[in-house]
Amino acid sequence: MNHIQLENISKIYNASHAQAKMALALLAEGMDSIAVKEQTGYSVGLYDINLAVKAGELHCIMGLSGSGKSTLIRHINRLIDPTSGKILVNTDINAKNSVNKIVSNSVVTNKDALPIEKGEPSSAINILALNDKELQHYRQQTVSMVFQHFGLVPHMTVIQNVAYGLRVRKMSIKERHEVARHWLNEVGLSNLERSYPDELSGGMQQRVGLARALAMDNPILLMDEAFSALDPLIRAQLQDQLLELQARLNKTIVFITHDIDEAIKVGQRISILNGGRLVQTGTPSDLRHNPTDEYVARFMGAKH
Ligand SMILES: Nc1ncnc2c1ncn2[C@@H]1O[C@H](COP(=O)(O)OP(=O)(O)OP(=O)(O)O)[C@@H](O)[C@H]1O
Repeated sequence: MNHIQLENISKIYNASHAQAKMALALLAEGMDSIAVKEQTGYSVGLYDINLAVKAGELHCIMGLSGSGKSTLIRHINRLIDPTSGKILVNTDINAKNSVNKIVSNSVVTNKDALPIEKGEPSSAINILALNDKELQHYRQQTVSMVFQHFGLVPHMTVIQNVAYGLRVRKMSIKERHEVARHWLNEVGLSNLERSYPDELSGGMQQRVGLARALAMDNPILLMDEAFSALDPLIRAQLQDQLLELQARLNKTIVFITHDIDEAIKVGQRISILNGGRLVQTGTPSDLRHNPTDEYVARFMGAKH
């Protein structure tokens, strides 16, 4: 079952509708994003992306710097709105291991507040049609994000950082801390709840970032180069931990990386971007054995 569907998503930065139309027409003729930028002055973030992320899948988005990875992932929580296209998210899918619901009965489900897209399967919503209140609800109940540079609040302790997002759930402090403690334990940081972020190593800080995202108990986890700032040994440990957690929690994870080894290790499927275009989606084996073009073949080349 598809969880997230991007349909014909294009993003031209800093252009009016008419200006974007001009850039899109050149892209439709096959011009690449560098040439479009030279000719029109507008940056192409994405062009005509069609991508379905399955429920419970760990899906890697991979590509060189500037290929559009961050632009793509930020569309899923609407930190960025597209120039054109549609984004459907199935809000009927819930996380498997809802520990929060065990300690709190105040959690509302997605269905309570989000409009269902007519004509789409089950509970797919068009997230581009959400108003401010619905978008806030969507972000609180459906998608969480883990950032490359952790994004922890420096003057809050580890447990306060992890519990912070739960305040909107109307949980008591005791409940919030109970949930936060559970997730800190899951990421192996149970003895550090009273520490402050700057007392922790980068790897530990990112475990806090992961615990904070997991504590929201949302079915979709967006990870934007989440392990890229870590040294190789710690990075490998966090990759292992993510795979272990994923096997139990069955979340839908969109994981951005520019490192093909990381993509092959953690991704069930990998989507490869080049110059804002999606060139291929497949399992690591698909990409290795049937690369669609030279760009994919070069990424996979060293992996035969
Ligand atoms: N706010 C912005 N304004 C104008 N152009 C932008 C903006 N953000 C991104 N771009 C352009 O869109 C294209 C895709 O950028 P994006 O950051 O999504 O790529 P990326 O693959 O995530 O790169 P990196 O790995 O370096 O983070 C690039 O050409 C970039 O310069």
